[in-house]
Amino acid sequence: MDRTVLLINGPNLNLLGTREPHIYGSTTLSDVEANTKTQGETLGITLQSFQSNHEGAMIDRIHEARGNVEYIIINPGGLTHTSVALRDALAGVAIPFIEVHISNVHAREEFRHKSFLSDKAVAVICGLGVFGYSAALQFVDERLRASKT
Ligand SMILES: O=C(O)[C@]1(O)C[C@H](CCCOc2ccccc2)[C@@H](O)[C@H](O)C1
Repeated sequence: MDRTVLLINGPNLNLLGTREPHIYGSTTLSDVEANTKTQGETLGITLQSFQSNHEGAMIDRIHEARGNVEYIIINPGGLTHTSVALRDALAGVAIPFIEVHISNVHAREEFRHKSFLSDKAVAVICGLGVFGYSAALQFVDERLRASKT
């Protein structure tokens, strides 16, 4: 478990870099995962990545993280705005998490302004593009180091 972080990306984020680049940029999900893994290695953090288009699979992966992951960085995709079950899974395993959105959801359609997760998150990052993932990992590193002093 020591310094292990789980990166979760939700539905449709497998399309990252191939569709709607004007909203989500041109970096692919596999590049995001590779770049974040490399950043983790420089920080002494083991990064596990998971992407699913299925709410239940995301919930199962969150359950599996219990006892072997210290932090979760999650972009829930559209489930952000709909999923009580995802909220309950994150709260249930009691692993601190950061919610990341590539776009500035608050500058988009009204229905994207509501998150079922944000009030349970340690932090929410949105609008930084895929840099949000890097910023989240940097933050997690500092939190993990602080918790060990
Ligand atoms: O801005 C974000 O990261 C979102 O979580 C992305 C979700 C959409 C995930 C789909 O991502 C795509 C990426 C490229 C092409 C098509 C979809 C959207 O439903 C949220 O409101 C905000």
